[in-house]
Amino acid sequence: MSDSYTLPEFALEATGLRKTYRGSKLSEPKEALKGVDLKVPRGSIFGLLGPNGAGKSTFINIFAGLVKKTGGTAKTWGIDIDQDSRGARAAIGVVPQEINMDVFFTPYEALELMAGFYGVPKAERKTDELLEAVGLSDKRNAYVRQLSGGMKRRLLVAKAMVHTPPVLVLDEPTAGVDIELRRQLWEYVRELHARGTTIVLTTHYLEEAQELCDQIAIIDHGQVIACEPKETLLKRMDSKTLVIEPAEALTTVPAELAEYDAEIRDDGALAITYRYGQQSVAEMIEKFRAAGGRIEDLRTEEADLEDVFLALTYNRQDA
Ligand SMILES: Nc1ncnc2c1ncn2[C@@H]1O[C@H](COP(=O)(O)OP(=O)(O)OP(=O)(O)O)[C@@H](O)[C@H]1O
Repeated sequence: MSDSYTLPEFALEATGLRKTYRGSKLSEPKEALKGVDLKVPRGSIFGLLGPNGAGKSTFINIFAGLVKKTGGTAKTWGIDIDQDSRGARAAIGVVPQEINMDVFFTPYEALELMAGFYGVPKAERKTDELLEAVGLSDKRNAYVRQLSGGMKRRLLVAKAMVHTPPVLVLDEPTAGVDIELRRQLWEYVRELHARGTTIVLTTHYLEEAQELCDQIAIIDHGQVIACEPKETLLKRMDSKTLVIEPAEALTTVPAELAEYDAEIRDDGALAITYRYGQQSVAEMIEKFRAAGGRIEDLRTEEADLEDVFLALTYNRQDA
């Protein structure tokens, strides 16, 4: 790397990315990505969320060089995959969804083979360091077929890191992995991130995205329907709404309640959206009463990530 080398602003950058899988006698062509614009900031832990079949793996696999895009541009670490496919591939490591490994190798051999595949010179290989990092040093010379599912998955992470890529993509890393292993894997992902690796993970576990990611994009039917910092998304999630149905319908929010995020609904009810645990409902009611309001009925409405997710992906079957 020369001194003039400047780090790219985005680890991954897709512009108008399209993929249509060709149909066959038995199936129609499938438009899996419908012009996706998505930027993954360098240094983030980026969650790509979406229901089954949304297009997450297709997106990832285009960057991994496993799926040929139909249109648009894709850059990895600032390198256009069309202009320099080798360079772009060298900047990314992908941990696939499926565990399909050659079971007749040992973890050590599997990593050495992978490093060879990427053309990493022997002197620069970090095979033992990687085995240590994923907690497989004691299985260094065991056959892969003797490893548990969780160990195999950790070996996959190590395999994706043999060429020390600045971007690591994990496709559904913890599907079918028990809680304990999931924690271990998360810890390792955090460690890699702390050492400077940009992490992209696809998941349909909302909890996983919530726990790990600082940026979240939601993809559905081949389109990005939300892309924001987690905090912004969470704001939508832990907000609750207090709905006061007044004895007499309101037309404006009483001045006493001006400090709140309040609105009058069509039916004349007052809806106050607030952050759960940070603002007191009792106080809101008190202020409403102080403003001369009389309460007919009261209820709260709440949203969680599941709701936000459903609200965003609902009714998009034909999208
Ligand atoms: N090789 C292929 N040929 C034809 N259609 C495909 C192919 N691969 C994926 N698809 C279709 O493209 C759409 C997007 O699939 P993709 O695997 O990218 O979704 P996903 O979001 O990763 O889903 P999952 O979470 O289930 O893996 C789906 O409708 C899928 O059936």
